[in-house]
Amino acid sequence: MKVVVASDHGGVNIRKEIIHLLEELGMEYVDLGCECAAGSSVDYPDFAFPAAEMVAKGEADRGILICGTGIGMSIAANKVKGIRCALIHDTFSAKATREHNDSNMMAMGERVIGPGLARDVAEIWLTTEFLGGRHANRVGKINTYEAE
Ligand SMILES: O=C(CO)[C@H](O)[C@H](O)[C@H](O)COP(=O)(O)O
Repeated sequence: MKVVVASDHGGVNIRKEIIHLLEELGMEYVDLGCECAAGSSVDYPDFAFPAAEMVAKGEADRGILICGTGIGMSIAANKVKGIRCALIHDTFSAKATREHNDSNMMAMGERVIGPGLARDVAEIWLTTEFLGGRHANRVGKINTYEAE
């Protein structure tokens, strides 16, 4: 699986933690930054859109976005057609959004959770399969609405 990872200045530390996790899991990844100097800031849409475009175009299978809250990143990513980006900070939701929503991106906030929980959340999200069945019907309705 190929995973694209991106953060703004508010998510640099957890992004590095996620990259370590991907290396341990032996997963291919693309790191879109940011490479922010200490004390500088960038705009999260400038990182969310390119990452989401990669997933939407099939250039990456999944994407992980980190900002201060995860909210801005998830709002931006979900504007891109074909993206189902889940804002998650707990392990239950990480499992459920893969099983039920087939989310292809996830977002977290470094100002919300610590690195240990972020790592567990990401690992569960990366390794949990979509259940299909009734959930595929529901995701299909989202896709149909999006295509109209
Ligand atoms: O988009 C966000 C909130 O929805 C992110 O948390 C950003 O990281 C945050 O807005 C950045 O804020 P800052 O005051 O410019 O560091």
